[in-house]
Amino acid sequence: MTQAYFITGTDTGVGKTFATCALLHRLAGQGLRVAAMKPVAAGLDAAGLNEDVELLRAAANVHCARDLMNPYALRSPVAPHLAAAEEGLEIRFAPILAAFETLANQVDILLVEGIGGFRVPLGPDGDSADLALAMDLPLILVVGLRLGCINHALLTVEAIQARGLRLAGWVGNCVDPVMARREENLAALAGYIDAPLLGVLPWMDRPDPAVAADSFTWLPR
Ligand SMILES: Nc1ncnc2c1ncn2[C@@H]1O[C@H](COP(=O)(O)OP(=O)(O)OP(=O)(O)O)[C@@H](O)[C@H]1O
Ligand SMILES: C[C@H](N)[C@H](N)CCCCCC(=O)O
Ligand SMILES: [Mg+2]
Repeated sequence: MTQAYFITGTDTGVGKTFATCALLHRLAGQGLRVAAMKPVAAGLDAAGLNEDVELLRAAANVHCARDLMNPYALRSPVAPHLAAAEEGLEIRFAPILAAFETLANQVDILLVEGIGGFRVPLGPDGDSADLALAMDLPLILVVGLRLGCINHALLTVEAIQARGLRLAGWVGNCVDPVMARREENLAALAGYIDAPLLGVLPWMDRPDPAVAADSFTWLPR
């Protein structure tokens, strides 16, 4: 039976991809068949590739077709509903759910990386929170550890609970190498968030998710 998690974050650029790749490596190290989805990606390079998708593919140990991993590959690195409109597209949940079902049959663990923060508009079927609900997945919240993250984390946790979704755990990711009072901030977050802290990923001058994998002290259930 495949276990799947929806990876959300306190914002864009907080380390959802980095943490997802690190978790893939950690779970693969447990002998599991693992892969990830990026249902909606915004921003393609000259070759038409999205950086997140390529990093997630590299961290997986099961090879999955790009169109299943990433049903919506949008050109512009902007809010996805705007990027889709530029291309005359509407982001719909049905293709994403179908791709998810196909991929889930190929792996033991499937991690689904959201886009930006928890409540990002997508299209007529709803926003990224509605997508997590439609996929009926527990969430893992990546908290980018920088001044202001407590508010963003607690607002996100509140929104997750308001949807009746389960927060399976959270990850503290050191995105600010000079953050003041980091340990006290982590303690405050741990006191407020009623879910396991899966690990604190260090700031890495050269981010290597295979190395960061060792920072997980608790694995999601
Ligand atoms: N712990 C870390 N140490 C050093 N650099 C990091 C760390 N975590 C993330 N980064 C870098 O910060 C940038 C943003 O990280 P990442 O792409 O994982 O964020 P994201 O939340 O997935 O963003 P998006 O919303 O665009 O998907 C990347 O360049 C990444 O390599
Ligand atoms: C393009 C960027 N890297 C992200 N993938 C998309 C972030 C969307 C954020 C939308 C918003 O909350 O304003
Ligand atoms: Mg990402």
